Amino acid sequence: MTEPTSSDLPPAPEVAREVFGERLADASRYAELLAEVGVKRGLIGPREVPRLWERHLLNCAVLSEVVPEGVTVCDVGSGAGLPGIPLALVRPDLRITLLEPLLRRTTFLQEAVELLGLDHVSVVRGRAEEVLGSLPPVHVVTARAVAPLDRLAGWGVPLLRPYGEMLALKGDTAEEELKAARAALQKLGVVESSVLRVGKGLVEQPATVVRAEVGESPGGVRFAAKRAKAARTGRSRGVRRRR
Ligand SMILES: C[S@@+](CC[C@H](N)C(=O)[O-])C[C@H]1O[C@@H](n2cnc3c(N)ncnc32)[C@H](O)[C@@H]1O
Repeated sequence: MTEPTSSDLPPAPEVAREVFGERLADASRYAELLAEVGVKRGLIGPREVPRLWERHLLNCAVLSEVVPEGVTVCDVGSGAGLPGIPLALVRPDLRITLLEPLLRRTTFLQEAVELLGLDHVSVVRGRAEEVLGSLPPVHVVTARAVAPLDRLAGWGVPLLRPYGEMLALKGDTAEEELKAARAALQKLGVVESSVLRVGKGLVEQPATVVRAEVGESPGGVRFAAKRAKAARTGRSRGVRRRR
């Protein structure tokens, strides 16, 4: 059996017009970039090409339904830009940071951001647990396929502002992961958590999202102290802004 190639990228489905509106041409450009450059550089598997629209672009863009108006967002472990770039295409009101430790991925992200003219998006190279104190705290952390929920929360929740929220795209394991992570979430200052289905009745593959909302001390007391210290001394490791 031969591997799919970029020519196996299907045309945008009808629903993409509804989801991406006037940014549909840019969404198609991003899909082509993933199918060609993304596959060539090993950022996305060739088998994903035929399902790029349904499983990746649309499934990520519908996250928009649960992101509040005009907030700051950090997409932790953005990889080739998922969910951050589809979200940015449909939500020019947000300010989005794509956080990713690997250079070849941040290089791709920067190219995509420039190609698509996403002026409200910046790319930062670093690991979530190492940028604390050097990135301004955000209202919303997003993540997909980065780590099990309890570990992801340990990285993502401390990046939040008080009363912010983490939105983790999780698929079928969402309920189970949330149950297993409840105690860890509580320690990190999460005051409310739930599993949401977004994009239902709109896209073929709705997204299953764990939403974890923090109180006034995101990351818990230990992180509040660490962040305050990092802000005072201006010291933190592993951060490189790319724009
Ligand atoms: C499986 S990929 C998923 C990429 C993208 N979110 C997606 O859904 O296609 C996981 C990504 O998380 C990044 N990552 C792993 N550990 C991380 C950390 N501690 N902080 C930030 N990113 C991390 C990896 O470099 C990788 O790009």
